[in-house]
This record gives sequence, C-alpha cells and structure tokens, in this order.
Amino acid sequence: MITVQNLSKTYADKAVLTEASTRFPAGRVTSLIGPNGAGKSTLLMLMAGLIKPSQGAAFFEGKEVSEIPVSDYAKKVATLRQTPGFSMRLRVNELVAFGRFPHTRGLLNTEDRQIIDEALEFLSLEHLSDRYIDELSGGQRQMAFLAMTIAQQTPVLLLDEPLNNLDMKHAVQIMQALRRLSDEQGRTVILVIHDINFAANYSDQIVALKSGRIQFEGSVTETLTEERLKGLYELNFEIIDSERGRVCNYFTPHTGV
Ligand SMILES: Nc1ncnc2c1ncn2[C@@H]1O[C@H](COP(=O)(O)OP(=O)(O)OP(=O)(O)O)[C@@H](O)[C@H]1O
Repeated sequence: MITVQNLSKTYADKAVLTEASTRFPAGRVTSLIGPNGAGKSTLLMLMAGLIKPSQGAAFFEGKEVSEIPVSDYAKKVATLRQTPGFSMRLRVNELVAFGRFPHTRGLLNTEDRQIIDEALEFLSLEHLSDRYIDELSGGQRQMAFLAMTIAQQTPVLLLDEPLNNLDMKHAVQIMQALRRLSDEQGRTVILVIHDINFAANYSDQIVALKSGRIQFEGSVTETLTEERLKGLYELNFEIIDSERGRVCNYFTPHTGV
C-alpha cells in the first residue's frame, strides 16, 4: 500500500504540489487525472522515489520511500516514466530483460528468461521480440517499455501516461492488461492518464489534481460527474452511462449555442 501525507514539492519557490494526502488501495487500479501542469507526474515521481519531497512524505508499506534503499524499492515498485529516453541499440527482448535487473543484477537464469517471454506474451509483443527498439513505431516502443516494467514483477506499478502514442486498439489492449495485472495478479497499478474515458472504464479509484492540489478522489461513479469534471477541466461534460460503461463527452462542449 502506498500513502502520501502532506506531500509538497516546490521548484525555486514555485509550488507544483501542495499538501497532498491520500492512500492508494493495494491491488487496485488508480488513475491520476487533471489538466496539464496539475502535478500528476510530480506526485507519481515522488511516490517512485525519483524526486525528493520539499515537505511531507510518501510511504510504502508504512516506510518512508526516501529511506528505502533503491535496490530494495526496485523489487517492490516499478516505474514507467513519460517518454523514456533510450539511446542504446537494443532488441525488444534485451530491453525487457532490463526489468529483471533489480532481481538478477544482470545474470539471467531460465526463470528470468521465462518471465521476459511472459511479459512479451502478456502484451502480445512476441512478434517484436528480436526487433531493435530504435526501429519501432512510437506505440510499439511504448509497449516494449511497458513490457520491461511488467517483467520487473513488482507488487506496484507506477505508470506515467502509458497510453502515449497508442492507437485505440492498442490503448484498449494496454488498459485490459493493466486490469488483468490487478484482477488476476493482485498488483497495484497507479497511472497518470489524460483520456478520461479510459480512466472511467478501467479504474477502481480516481485521484484528480488541479494546480498542484488534490481536488477530489473516490470511485468512478462518485468522481466522474458532470459538475466535478467541469470544475476540473473547465469544460462542459455530458456523462452517458450504458451497460458498456461510462462515457464522458466533452468533444462538443458548446452544443446548442
Ligand atoms: N524539474 C522541474 N523544474 C521546475 N518546474 C518543474 C519541474 N518539473 C515539473 N515542473 C513544473 O511542475 C508543474 C507540474 O508538472 P507535472 O509534470 O507534475 O504536471 P502534470 O500534471 O503531470 O502535467 P502534464 O499533464 O502536462 O504531463 C508544471 O508547472 C511544471 O512546469
């Protein structure tokens, strides 16, 4: 379980996250939503231990994240950063093998190879296994990085915009995979996501940020309402519930004008 308490981050006197306190339920999918610059990635990176808080703390199983040795934390929490840069010429399966590093320190055994194959299979990437990363499309590369994160086999995954560069079919495939990680394997998934409709249909929990503060949080039905979304994004929404799920329509905010 990850919790944050009075968590704040300031850059040169500019507060980008202010007194955030919340808990992320174990084994569930939580989406961090909100407009550009709201502080979503900052909150995720603080939980990942990749940046230090100015005030307050993030906790993993009751221990302050900044006090957990990096090598131990990497076995518990895997992080996929936004647009990960990678200049080395690597094949997809070699990239995914990096996910095993916290466990193996580089020496892969048969079990590691199996886990790598399973991560590729989980995202239906077997056909790309021998392809070079720099010869993939943006979406294929994004999927390969996600496979690396999955191969790390941590109880918690922190994902910053995992749907970046993905077409609709692949976005659905990723969100279904994240649900399976939660439903079938009990893993905790916390992701930053802009597509409100994917958040609505695949999350257990929503945490909404605006101007560095948590505006609201709770279940999809509690949080993704016309009134709350209007306040968050300053757009008119129409919420449509059907048996296939909830659709938040903001595409034509000025209908009738
Ligand atoms: N290293 C940094 N130095 C200075 N300011 C930063 C730094 N990192 C982030 N910020 C600022 O913090 C604010 C929050 O950024 P953050 O990336 O957390 O927002 P976000 O909600 O993830 O945005 P987006 O949806 O656009 O990715 C922004 O105003 C950003 O410019």
